[in-house]
Parts: sequence; C-alpha cells; structure tokens
Amino acid sequence: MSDGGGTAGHSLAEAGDGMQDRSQWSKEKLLEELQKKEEENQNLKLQLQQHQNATGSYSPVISSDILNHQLQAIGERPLTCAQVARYSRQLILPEFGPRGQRMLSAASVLIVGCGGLGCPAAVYLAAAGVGRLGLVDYDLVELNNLHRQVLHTEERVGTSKALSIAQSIKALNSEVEVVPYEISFTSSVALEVVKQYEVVLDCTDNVATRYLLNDACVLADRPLVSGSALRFEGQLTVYHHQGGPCFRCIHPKPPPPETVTNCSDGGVLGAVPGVIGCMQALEAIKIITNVGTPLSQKLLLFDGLRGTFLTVKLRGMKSTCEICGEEPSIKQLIDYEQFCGAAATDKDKGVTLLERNERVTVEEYRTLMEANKPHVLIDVRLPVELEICSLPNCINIPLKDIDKAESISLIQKKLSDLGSKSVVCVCRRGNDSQLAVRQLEASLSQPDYQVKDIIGGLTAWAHKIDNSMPVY
Ligand SMILES: Nc1ncnc2c1ncn2[C@@H]1O[C@H](COP(=O)(O)OP(=O)(O)OP(=O)(O)O)[C@@H](O)[C@H]1O
Ligand SMILES: [Zn+2]
Repeated sequence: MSDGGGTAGHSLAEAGDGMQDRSQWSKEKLLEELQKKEEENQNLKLQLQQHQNATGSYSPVISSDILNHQLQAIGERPLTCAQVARYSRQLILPEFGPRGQRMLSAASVLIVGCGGLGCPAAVYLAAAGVGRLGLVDYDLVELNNLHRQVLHTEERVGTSKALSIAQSIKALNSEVEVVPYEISFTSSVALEVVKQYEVVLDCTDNVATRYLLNDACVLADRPLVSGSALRFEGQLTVYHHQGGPCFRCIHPKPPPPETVTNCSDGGVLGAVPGVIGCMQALEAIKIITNVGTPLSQKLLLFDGLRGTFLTVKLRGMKSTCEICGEEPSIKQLIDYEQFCGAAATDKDKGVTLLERNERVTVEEYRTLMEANKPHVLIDVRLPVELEICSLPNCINIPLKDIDKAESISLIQKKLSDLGSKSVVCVCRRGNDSQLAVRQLEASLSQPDYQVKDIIGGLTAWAHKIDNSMPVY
C-alpha cells in the first residue's frame, strides 16, 4: 500500500525519477543535469501552452474575435483590440469576462480623499478600466504623505492632491476619464457631486466628512464603500447597499471628538491603508459588475501585525435611522461640523486651555535656557517621539503618566535637587503640554510651584529657534 507518495525506503538521491543514484556526482555534473532538466521543463511548458491554446481551455493571449463574438451575442458594444490586449488577464476570469469589462468601462466611481486610502483605490480602479473616476481633495501633497500616498511624487510636494492623482492615473491608463475636484467636500456641493457617480468611496480621515458622505449617498441612493486605517489596523465595509445598513444605522451619534485619533498623531504604516484602499477598489468593482458578495452588512477587520482578516456581521438597517429609516428626519444635508462638534479635517486644531501667564513662547524659553535658570523640563510625548527629536536636559514623562505618584515624586525630587520651583512642560505642538500643566497644578502639593508650557511645542521650536530640528 502506498504511504502517500513519500520517499520512505528510498534515498533522497533517488527521489524524483528514482532511476539514477546521483549521490556520488560532482558539483559540475549536478549543474549540468539541472540545466538539462530545466530545458526539458521549458519545453514541456511550451508544449502544454500550445495544447491549451489549441483547445481553448486557457490562453493568456485572447483572440479578440472570440471575445467580440461573445459580446455581440449578449448585445453589448464590442471591446476594441487594444482593450482586449490591455485587460486580457481579467477578461479571462469566467465570473468577470468581457461583460464585466464593459460594465466597468461604462461605470463611474467617486473617490473622496486622495490620501493613504484614495491612492491605492484610485490606481486599481483606473488600471482595471473604470470609465470615469472623480477625485476629491482640497489639500496639497506634503513630504510626510509620500510613505503611503503612493500616487504623489517628490516633485509634486506642495501641489494639489486631486491633480497629482489625476496626473498619475492618466499616465497609467489614458482611457479613463479623470475628473479632479480641488474642493472641500461640504454640504453645499456633496449631493450634486455624488449624484454624478454610481459608486462612492470614502477615503477620508474625519468623522464630519464620514457623516456627510453617508447622508449624501443615502439621499442620492448610492452605495458607499467605506475604509479606514490607523497604526497597523484597517477596516472596510459597504454602506447603503443591497438593503444593508448605512453609517448612521450603525453609528447614530458621533463619537466625542477627543476620542478620535488621526494618522498624524497615532501613526500608520503605509502598507496598511494600501491593503484597505485596494480592497475598496475591489468592492467597487464587485458592486459595478455584480460579481461576488459585497461587504454589505459586514465589517472586515484587518490586523496587519498578526496578518489576519476577520469579518463580522453588522446589525441590519435600522427602521428608526434618521436618514435611511422608515420616517427619516434628515431630508437634506445638515451642518456636519456642528453635528460632530469637530472640524471636517484631521489637521491639528491647536487648543488653548491655559492663560497667557501660564505659558512661555519658544523665544522666552530660549532666554530662560541661555540664562541657565534652574527648572525641570518635562517632555510629555511618548518615548518613541523623543527618539526623533528633543530639547536638552528634559525628562520624559508621557502625558498618561503625568499624575502618577511616582512621576510627582520624581518631579519634586528634581526640583529640590535644583533648588527650583519652576516646571516647564513641552510636547509636539503645544496641546498635550497644556493638559500636563493642568494635571500637575492639581497634583503638585506646594502651591508656590510655577508650572508652564511651551506655546507651539517642539514644532514652534523647530520653526523659530532651531531649523535643524526635525518636524514630524
Ligand atoms: N471634507 C473633505 N473634503 C476634501 N478632502 C477631504 C475632506 N476630508 C478629508 N479629505 C482628504 O482626505 C485625505 C485623507 O488622507 P489621509 O488619511 O491619508 O490623511 P492626510 O491628511 O493626507 O495625512 P495626515 O493625517 O498624516 O496629515 C486627505 O488628503 C484629506 O485632505
Ligand atoms: Zn441608516
């Protein structure tokens, strides 16, 4: 009885054709034999290819005659020879075929957000041959975008993201009609733009725009392919499609603004939005061509660190949903920044918590430093951020640890060693440092301590005092 095709009972040298004992062969002889086998292999592959081409079972080069015949049979305009050549590898997918290609070429997709998700989504939709691609973004390309926003280039830093993507896409596939919108996607324009496209992709990065896009898609009755990515994780779902829920059915109330983290603060590895953006393109293609099962009422969770995908079922459409329910109270677009209590951007807002006399400017801090005035400088960022840049003689106590007993006793010890009562807090941009000051004021026991923060943080220091300090 066979042991399952293993080599039991034979030496390794015999395994394979089992005819020759090669265990005593020289290196040269082995190489010669390998080359011979490789040539035989190539010949076999070629023969197989010719056989398959002749029988029509598989051919990487498709005859446009055969395809055009199939298309005419289903009453569609035939693909040109150039289209057949360009899209041949996807045309031979039985589920997709020339029918899918025709549907894709006739379709239009709107991508809102030309950043980390928008770039991969756009590149795969354009490459696949979508007919018309709308690209919305108000922002300009920055150097720190390039690690993940892969359609922009070093040369185009400082120029419009929408135009930059449009340029890359045109170079990739000149057949695609590209419509760049260098605008803020707001309530006044959203519905008008969305109505001009069949499928919409949410590739943005803020909650206000997510609600706006959702409501515009429900009002215009368009499916919304929604993606997000942060740090090493990503999410993907399709809203308002095939009777599935909309974003509001799942999230009737916006989250408190302070609980929302963006890539600029939380960080993101470029390949992660790459994965999710590609999958947004895939969902759009599936919806347009009616192939497969779209992620409607399902949420796909990608864990890049573990390399795992998990799909969870979402609740269904909510009959009481304010926009897609049975008696919707929202019949037109509203003010989403007001609704969310947050701006429709993830740019740093620059909070002001402290009074002016509780703060020092970077210039004032430089004077204090140069005068060697004894003080304790506390950098409240994460340790990894201090590896990027820091001011001399700081101690690192991350904001989340600032009011812990051991932090307070460390600060008190440092102050008493220096014979000082002055504490200065610093962070990246001067937001967390203000929170730290408030917490220290409450935690430090002696009322005559002076606790201040540096306005604008290390970013202001880099811009105004030390140009050699990196800005991130
Ligand atoms: N309401 C909106 N109108 C137009 N574009 C928007 C809107 N909201 C967000 N965007 C765009 O969506 C894109 C999201 O991209 P991404 O999440 O990669 O962030 P980013 O802002 O480029 O980078 P970072 O957060 O690191 O500064 C951005 O280019 C942003 O300008
Ligand atoms: Zn809903």
